[in-house]
Amino acid sequence: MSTVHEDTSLEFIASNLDILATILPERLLKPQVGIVCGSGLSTLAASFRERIEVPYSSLKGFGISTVHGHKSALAFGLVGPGDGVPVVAMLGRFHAYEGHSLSTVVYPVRVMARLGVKDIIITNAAGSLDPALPVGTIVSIRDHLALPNLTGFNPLLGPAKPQYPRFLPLSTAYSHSLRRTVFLAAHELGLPSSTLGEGTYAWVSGPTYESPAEGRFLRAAGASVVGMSTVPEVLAAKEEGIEVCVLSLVTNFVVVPDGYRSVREEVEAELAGRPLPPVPQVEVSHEEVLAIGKEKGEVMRSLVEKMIELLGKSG
Ligand SMILES: O=P(O)(O)O[C@@H]1C[C@H](O)[C@@H](CO)O1
Ligand code: HPA
Repeated sequence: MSTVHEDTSLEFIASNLDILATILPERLLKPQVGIVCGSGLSTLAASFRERIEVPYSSLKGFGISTVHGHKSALAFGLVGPGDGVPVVAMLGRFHAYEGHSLSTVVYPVRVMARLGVKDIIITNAAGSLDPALPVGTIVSIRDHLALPNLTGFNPLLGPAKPQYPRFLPLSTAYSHSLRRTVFLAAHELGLPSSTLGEGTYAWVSGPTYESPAEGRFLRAAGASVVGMSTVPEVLAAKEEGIEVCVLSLVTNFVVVPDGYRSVREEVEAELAGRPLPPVPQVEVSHEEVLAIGKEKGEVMRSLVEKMIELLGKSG
């Protein structure tokens, strides 16, 4: 587990504001929108104006991201025309499978809340369980299936805190208004409708990718895509009163064959001189995930930027 300071008191979290006040100009200090960059997606912050990067190591209570494709820094800047909308992005996130506690995983979201973030756009790379959501599709998430939450692994476990609701409803976790903004932004950009889908995100702990039986199980349970992050951040953001939008980039298909070919039949057919055609052995890799992130990062960036522009206009 993480060796990071586990003090999540509001005072400790808020002490980062004093540090940031010594680094950032006034206009960057109160971001309206937060962004979490998924695997290979740190370029989402590439075109921030007046961009200032603050390493997690110079702040209090942050972990270090150990996953390839995640940087350990916050990026502050402005997005959109005119004065621009002040924003903050996590260029890398923490995953429980890295050994981080769930408090560490959600800690940056709590810092964003103290900074005054109103809307958060959480991105991730995910595997598709639905043939209608091919590789490269951006999926606007409308719901989640979190087996770890259902089995006692939830970042909100712990003594009640007076500033938070004890029992958080999740029926409205994925802001309807922000989900509309996703599609309005895509329309303004003229993106083909096939670029964008809608679906349910299944959170698994990782770091293993799904076995075929697990993939079939998640698909049968109603999940559209699966990934190893995001849900803890969604819960913390919702608890903090931040409006949540999640965008998953489909980087691979989860290997979900309809059945298994009998190896007995395969061997018997071979021995009888009638060999069966070979079954392709497909495996997903993190390199493949990062490559799709690189290829599609630009579309994701333009979508996120346009959303922020629209959010700026609506105040
Ligand atoms: O941080 P995200 O959820 O984008 O990263 C995904 C899940 C694993 O961390 C990794 C697997 O390739 O990519
Ligand atoms: N499964 C879980 N997490 C992922 C996947 C996947 O197939 N692809 C990217 N992140």
